[in-house]
Amino acid sequence: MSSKASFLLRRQLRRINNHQKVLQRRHRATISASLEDMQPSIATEPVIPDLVRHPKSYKQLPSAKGVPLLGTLPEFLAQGGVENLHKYITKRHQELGGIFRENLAGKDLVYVSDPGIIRNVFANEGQYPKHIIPEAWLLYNQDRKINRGLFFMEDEEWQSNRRILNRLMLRPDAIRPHFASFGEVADCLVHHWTTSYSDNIVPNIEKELYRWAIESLGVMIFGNRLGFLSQSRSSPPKTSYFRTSEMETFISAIHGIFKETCALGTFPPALARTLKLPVWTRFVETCDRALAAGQKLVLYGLESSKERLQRGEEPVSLLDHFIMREQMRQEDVIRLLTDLFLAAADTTSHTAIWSLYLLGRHPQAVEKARQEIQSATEGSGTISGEHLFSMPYLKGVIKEALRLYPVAPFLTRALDKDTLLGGHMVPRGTMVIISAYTTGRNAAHFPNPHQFAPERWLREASDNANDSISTVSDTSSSSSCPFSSSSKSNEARTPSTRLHSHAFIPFGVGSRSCIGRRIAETQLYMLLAKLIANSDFQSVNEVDMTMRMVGVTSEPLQLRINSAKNVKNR
Ligand code: HEM
Repeated sequence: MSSKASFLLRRQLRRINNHQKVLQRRHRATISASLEDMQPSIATEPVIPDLVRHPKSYKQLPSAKGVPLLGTLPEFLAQGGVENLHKYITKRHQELGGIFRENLAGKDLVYVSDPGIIRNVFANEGQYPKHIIPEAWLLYNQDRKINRGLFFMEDEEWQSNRRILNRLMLRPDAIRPHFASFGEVADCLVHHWTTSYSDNIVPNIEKELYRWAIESLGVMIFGNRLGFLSQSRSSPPKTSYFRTSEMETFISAIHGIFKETCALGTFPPALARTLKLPVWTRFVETCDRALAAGQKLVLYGLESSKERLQRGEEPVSLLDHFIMREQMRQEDVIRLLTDLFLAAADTTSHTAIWSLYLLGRHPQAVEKARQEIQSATEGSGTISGEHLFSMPYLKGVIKEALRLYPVAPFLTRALDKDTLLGGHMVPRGTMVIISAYTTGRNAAHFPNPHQFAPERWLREASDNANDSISTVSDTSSSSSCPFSSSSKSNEARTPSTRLHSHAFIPFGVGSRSCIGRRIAETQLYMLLAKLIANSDFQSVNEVDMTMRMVGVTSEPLQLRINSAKNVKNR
């Protein structure tokens, strides 16, 4: 080779070499960017860069030992089965870390409770996030050949309906017009409790709060009182769509759906269906009853809305807006709204129960909340929607209820693509279960995690020498809260007290998060504020959390209501 040719070859090799170095540098930058995403939360294992460059395989994920075919089913059943799922999973996380794999009765699932890894699950979700729908519900829909509401939808259908509902239910200005109606329904319940049960225990509190949740959602959807709280003597509803017997059917059927789904929890639903077991028949009958009653309710509402709009009245209700702005097909309106009632009743009512339980065991917290209410309403105690913006302590109460007893203790996702989670490449399609219950009770994120401390959500708590609870910030939920304008900024908090954005996610995250969260939060604030302002109450019994599709009290809460007079005379 001539010296010139050899020079050119060396120059070319140098260029290739330099180019490779540039590529390597870029690659390293990409790796560190994804490392940022990989950062585990406080007090979890540091991520080793090698794990990102050379991810471990799915099979290498820490896993729970099981037996052939049944996997971990025997141990799962021995530890209380479905009802105790939240505790079972938390124990597993304590043994195996923030991410693990488990084969439960032939189903391979990945469990996550580390906020850094939770963030990665959501950061990698695609355009149409998919969650797990209980098999029994899928089979039921298939057998009955029915299309259901938002929770059951997928792909483009889900996205287009979700966009409509986002506009009508999640925009900050969507809830404000309903403050007064939510207040009216809350007044009705408070009056009923303080006059009927004064110095007594509220009988069947679960049913009473179901009625409140359905009535509250009803006034927003239909612009009319439904009459689910009609037993109250304070303000009988002007319009009642339902006869009492129809209401009872609807309430007990919604309640039944969750109970029967849970009963099917440990028995394969497909087998129960094939064998026509009583548990399957009961499940189908309750679903039939609930959907029929819900559809009837929406149909009444549709007629009334159309009449009002034809008379030239302004649109006030969610249904009016559906008809006026969205031009939706009647059958789609019916299935969307019917399923909203099903999604709302259990979740909102049981969060109210947990909040009352915690308050009823912490009289000092009730007193603090009462003082806050008095100062927000300038001593009048008459609460309107706008007052709720200046009640951060009360907001902390509800957050504590959702942290300690999240009604939806698990979020689920089917991975849209191969995803790096905790240094392991988890294949596309894998079902991931996120345990919000476990994360909410982890001392690494919430000091004294089992303690009810609404103060932990207030910046001021860090300045209070008597407060043993460190503060944590409000990052994930402040954006979701209709009253976030009153929350203090995170900048004032020290890094050590900063809460990981994915450590508190009671309503889920991202485009598939809870569509009803603003409604639920507003209704809950309203009810608690009015109850605290007008009564005193104690939780008589101690309860634990058990799973009945949602996290419910292990036995009915016995809430003793003291007369309103006692509060005012103090
Ligand atoms: C305290 C009360 C509530 C809690 C804690 C709660 C929690 C949740 C959670 C965790 C999810 C799943 C989010 C995800 O996968 O990322 C969800 C979904 C959903 N929630 Fe709620 N929820 C509550 C109240 C409501 C209410 C009042 C409604 C209706 C007005 C509602 C309607 C729905 C619907 C339709 C979905 C499915 C959304 C979709 O698939 O796009 N929820 N909720």
